[in-house]
Amino acid sequence: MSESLFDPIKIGIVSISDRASTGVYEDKGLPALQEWLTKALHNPITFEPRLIPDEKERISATLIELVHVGCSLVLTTGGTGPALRDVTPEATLAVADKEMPGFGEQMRQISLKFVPTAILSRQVAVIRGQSLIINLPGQPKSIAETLEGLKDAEGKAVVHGIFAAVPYCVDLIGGPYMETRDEVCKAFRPKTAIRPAR
Ligand SMILES: Nc1ncnc2c1ncn2[C@@H]1O[C@H](COP(=O)(O)OP(=O)(O)OP(=O)(O)O)[C@@H](O)[C@H]1O
Ligand SMILES: Nc1nc2c(c(=O)[nH]1)N[C@H]1C(S)=C(S)[C@@H](COP(=O)(O)O)O[C@H]1N2
Repeated sequence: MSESLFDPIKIGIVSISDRASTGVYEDKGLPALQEWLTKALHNPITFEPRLIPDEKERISATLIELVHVGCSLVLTTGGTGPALRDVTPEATLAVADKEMPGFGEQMRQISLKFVPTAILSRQVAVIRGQSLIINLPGQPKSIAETLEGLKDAEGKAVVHGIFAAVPYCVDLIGGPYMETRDEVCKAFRPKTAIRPAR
């Protein structure tokens, strides 16, 4: 039996949308998350997908459950805006051990390169236990935009995507060693934290 050279990782993906969760439209959030992560990571991934409405208690309970089942990373999409039903940041902060404000700041910087309404996303990131939880906006195309950032015609980063900082963050909370495909997203680690090739 061939064994992967890469650490396995469990990743929670959560699509938060009243309309997608009730079938008014087809959910495109979970497929977009799954597709991008599969493309970006060498690690074998077990996905824990959840499609839920914009309800604060339900969102918090889902995040708690995903951390409990061993997800080292949880990505949510949707519910970060100013609409009355948008409560994803509040539900995420409610389960936080630590807030990681840099992720939200960087995502708004990236998204401003795509849409002027980027400032309407109140997205946050937090640590709970040994898991990093990050909110992404709900527009399915914003998933790749925020994770990957923006590149010029030669493929050079104009603005770094937030995923570049995710593997080292997961190292620091005791999670698996995540290895990215450089052509999708080049992860950054300090030299002392880079594991020699096996
Ligand atoms: N999970 C999703 N799947 C497909 N498209 C989505 C999804 N979430 C958002 N969108 C698209 O992005 C647009 C703007 O996002 P918005 O936050 O209004 O959607 P939403 O959160 O699904 O709405 P609601 O929860 O009120 O039903 C939507 O009109 C839709 O076209
Ligand atoms: N990269 C990116 N970020 C984006 C957008 C987008 O299309 N692309 N849409 C913005 C808009 S219009 C809103 S209202 C907020 C919040 O979206 P949400 O409530 O669906 O999470 O995200 C913003 N951030």
